[in-house]
Amino acid sequence: MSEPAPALELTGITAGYERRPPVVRDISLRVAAGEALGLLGPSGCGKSTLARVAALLHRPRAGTVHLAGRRATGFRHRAPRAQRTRVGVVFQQPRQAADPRLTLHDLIAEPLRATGDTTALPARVAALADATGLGTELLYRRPHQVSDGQLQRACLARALVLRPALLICDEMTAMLDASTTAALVAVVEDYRRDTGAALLTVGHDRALLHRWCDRLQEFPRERPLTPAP
Ligand SMILES: Nc1ncnc2c1ncn2[C@@H]1O[C@H](COP(=O)(O)OP(=O)(O)OP(=O)(O)O)[C@@H](O)[C@H]1O
Repeated sequence: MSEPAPALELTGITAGYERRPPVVRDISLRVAAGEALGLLGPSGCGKSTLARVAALLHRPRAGTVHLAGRRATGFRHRAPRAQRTRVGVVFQQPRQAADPRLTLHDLIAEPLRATGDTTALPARVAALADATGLGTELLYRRPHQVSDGQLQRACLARALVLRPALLICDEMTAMLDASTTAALVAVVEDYRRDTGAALLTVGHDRALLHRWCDRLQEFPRERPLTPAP
């Protein structure tokens, strides 16, 4: 039997902002089906930018993204919905990522509601709230009424609500205490065990990524823009 296509394949990705020089240059990586890859790099090297490209949230200037063997870049507008919903993503700063007007319940439920499949919604939200340790009372609060850790739990639940085949965690635990970090890592591990999903996690904490991932890859060092004297 032939091997399944990689969950994620980035080829020659160059990306940046506005008219400034690119912050990510010609980067390629591959996450095999079911694999957990940790991408390590110092602050500011472009990890979050690359994570957003992989999550189809930032259009690269050059290069391609393939998800499960299908090209997900090069469309005139956004990638098709079926491609976008294959990827769940959790960012470092839950307060920047979460809509402040939504209750945690609606934050988790929104991607599922958008599919129109509301029959599964109550059970799915309840199961994810339970898995991420969010009690019923917390579910009806808004972001400003909960802690960063509680909000990040909801962001992880939201990222999993459509059962993505690939989860991308961009420094997901960087602002959390040790017990919340352990709880969220356990949620991701359980999810991967149950579904066979792949994981790309980016960060600078080698020990954490080493514990969490099957394989680590260093973010390629930036070539100096001007030659050293
Ligand atoms: N929205 C944006 N507009 C303009 N420049 C940006 C934007 N986001 C990031 N950058 C710049 O791109 C570069 C790489 O940032 P990025 O957040 O991808 O790095 P990082 O490795 O994830 O850093 P950190 O670990 O500190 O989050 C930085 O110089 C940053 O200032």
